[in-house]
Amino acid sequence: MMNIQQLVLASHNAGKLKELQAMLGDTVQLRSIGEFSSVEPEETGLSFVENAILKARNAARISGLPALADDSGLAVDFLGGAPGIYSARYADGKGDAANNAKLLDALKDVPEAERGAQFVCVLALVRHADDPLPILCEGLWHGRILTAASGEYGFGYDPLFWVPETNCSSADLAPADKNRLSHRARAMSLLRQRLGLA
Ligand SMILES: O=P(O)(O)OP(=O)(O)OP(=O)(O)OC[C@H]1O[C@@H](n2cnc3c(O)ncnc32)[C@H](O)[C@@H]1O
Ligand SMILES: [Mg+2]
Repeated sequence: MMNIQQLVLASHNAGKLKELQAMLGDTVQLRSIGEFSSVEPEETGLSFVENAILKARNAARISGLPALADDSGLAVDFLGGAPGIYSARYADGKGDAANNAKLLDALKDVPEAERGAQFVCVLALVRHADDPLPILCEGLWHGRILTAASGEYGFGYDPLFWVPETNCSSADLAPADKNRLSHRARAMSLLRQRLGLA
């Protein structure tokens, strides 16, 4: 099995870095790609998998280290799976608050039963920039879109994502609880197994 002590995380999202490092514990040190470059690659793929691989290869190329990428997003049933891979850019790059406001507006007057959604996370790990066999792990988290924001923790769409198993929003969950239940936690649990860390 692959022996990895240091991995570069191909993400400029501080929320992801915090969550992924907490899930990995002390065995693997995650270094942010921000240490090496502030340029974000264009996410030109049409799927979470393609974008995750693209980001991982780019980070491995820049850092010379094995690289882990997380491509994730929110797929809303009523919107045919949107914003999906475009979740970070849903309100044209205006940030989390604008994304959340746009989503609330898009679901205005939509009844509770039709507000189903899932968070999706694909993790891609490459040993080097041209790795022909990236490790890919996927996690889904089913929930519903609230009609108003709730909670202070997390990032992104967390204040609007109602979690059935805990009966609160994912932003109401303490970080340790989100990190046990989330799409990212599920994908990371598979990755840990693949790396022999589980
Ligand atoms: O590409 P990197 O640099 O990793 O950072 P990013 O924020 O652009 O990440 P993505 O391209 O994968 O877009 C994911 C978006 O989906 C949303 N998202 C993903 N995981 C989330 C989570 O756990 N909680 C809330 N929102 C999440 C959030 O809006 C993210 O910006
Ligand atoms: Mg991105």
